[in-house]
Amino acid sequence: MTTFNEIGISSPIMKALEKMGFEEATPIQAETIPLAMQGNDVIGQAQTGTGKTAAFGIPMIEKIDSKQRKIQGLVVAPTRELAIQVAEELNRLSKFKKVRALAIYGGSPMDRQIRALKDGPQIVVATPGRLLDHMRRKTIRINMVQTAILDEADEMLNMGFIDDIRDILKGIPEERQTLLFSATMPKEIRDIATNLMNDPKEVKVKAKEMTVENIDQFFIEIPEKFKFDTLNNHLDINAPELAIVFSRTKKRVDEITEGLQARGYRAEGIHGDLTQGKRMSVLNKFKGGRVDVLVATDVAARGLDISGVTHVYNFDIPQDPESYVHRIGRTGRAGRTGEAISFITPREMSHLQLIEKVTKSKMKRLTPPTNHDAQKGQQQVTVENILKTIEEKDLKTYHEAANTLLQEHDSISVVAAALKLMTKERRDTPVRISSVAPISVKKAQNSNDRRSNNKRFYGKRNQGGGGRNQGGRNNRKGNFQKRRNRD
Ligand SMILES: Nc1ncnc2c1ncn2[C@@H]1O[C@H](COP(=O)(O)OP(=O)(O)OP(=O)(O)O)[C@@H](O)[C@H]1O
Ligand SMILES: [Mg+2]
Repeated sequence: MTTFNEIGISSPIMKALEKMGFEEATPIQAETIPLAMQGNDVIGQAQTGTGKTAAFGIPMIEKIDSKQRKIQGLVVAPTRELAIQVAEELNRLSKFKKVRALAIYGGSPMDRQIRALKDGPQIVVATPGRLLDHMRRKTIRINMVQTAILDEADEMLNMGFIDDIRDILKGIPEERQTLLFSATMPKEIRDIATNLMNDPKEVKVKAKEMTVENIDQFFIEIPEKFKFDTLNNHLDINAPELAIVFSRTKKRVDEITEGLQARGYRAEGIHGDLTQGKRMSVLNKFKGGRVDVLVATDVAARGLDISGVTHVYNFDIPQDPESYVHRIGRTGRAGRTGEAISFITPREMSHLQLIEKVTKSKMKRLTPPTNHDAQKGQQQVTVENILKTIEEKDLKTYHEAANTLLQEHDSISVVAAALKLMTKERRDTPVRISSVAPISVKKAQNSNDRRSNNKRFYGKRNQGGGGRNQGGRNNRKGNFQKRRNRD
């Protein structure tokens, strides 16, 4: 175990780490930070949720001269939400050094960003498209950048941003230090390392499996038409604190969201066709626990760090194993535990084996829960609420009424009636999810396919469009809140 002290981190950052509750450096931090602080270019690879943001953030902040109100650090990240999250984490790390990080991304007004840039942040975290826009309009000056960071480089490649990345790096002084984080090292990323980085050192935190071991992985073999009810049942039984449900297309995300809302869950959807404002508000509601189930395309698969996500469902199994690793990595972060449950149609069973082979991990088979199991699960939630109330609350004012009831009825009937009143009863609102073709293994093995597929996941870049504005029902609050213990 390595402490941050041993790495020789300055006191303002030590103070911030203490405030953030970071006691020991994670392995990727212990290896990357010293190398980067010595001035090396670094290529980093490590499992999901193991603290890569601070691994690149700390050495970058250390180098910044807080008196200079010029951009000295630049981070490029694939999605808007990730850019915002990384900027927030950097601002926490630099709190006592008076260094400010600003996120700039598409879908948000240009003029507001230009004003914020004029305020003199020392770090900018940007999505590639919007950053290039600012560079072309000369509304951003990156000629003083000393550290450039590419987070989720392979995903930026998948999204078709590779030329943008090259153009961005070419706009930064050559004496810069470059840190690159990528889950995989395809040829195009290797080319960047060879041509646009300076003798990079590779840090690869070795793990037996690509997935984090504190995520329990399950699969349910289930025909397409039973997926929705199975999800419904599973949610009822497990009462997740926060759950993310991944689906393959934007249309299905909308349909699953509406279906869950109709059945009384507090669910919201997120995908690339929603306006940026809607995307942010959905994510904030989910982070704040005002939404319990986030239904998403892969736009939410990479990098997002939301504490309290206990369950990840693959309503549709992803085409490629990499996506699987990142999706399930939204739970089990920073040493916590989590569960991942993947729905596999019978025709997709061979795809499951491919995923298991690539990730070197096994998923345990679950039998699909029945409606009866779900009902029992819901009753169990009520029972736990009752037990907690007995332990924690002063119930004297109810004693007289309880006594009267028990004089007139047998105790089983009285308790059963109370349970019935307190238990969420199933709504049988019919829900239809339009079907998709099962994933074929042959297709998945063709790596070129991933790119075209992602276009579907993310939609057109910077595209606006109609979001939905329905609020979820509130009646599951009690069930979910019981297990909520947010930090
Ligand atoms: N040394 C540490 N001690 C405790 N918590 C930490 C430490 N470093 C990072 N964390 C926390 O762990 C969580 C995950 O960190 P982060 O998002 O940087 O992971 P990541 O490796 O980038 O994951 P992903 O591959 O999903 O992008 C965050 O909430 C972060 O604040
Ligand atoms: Mg990350």
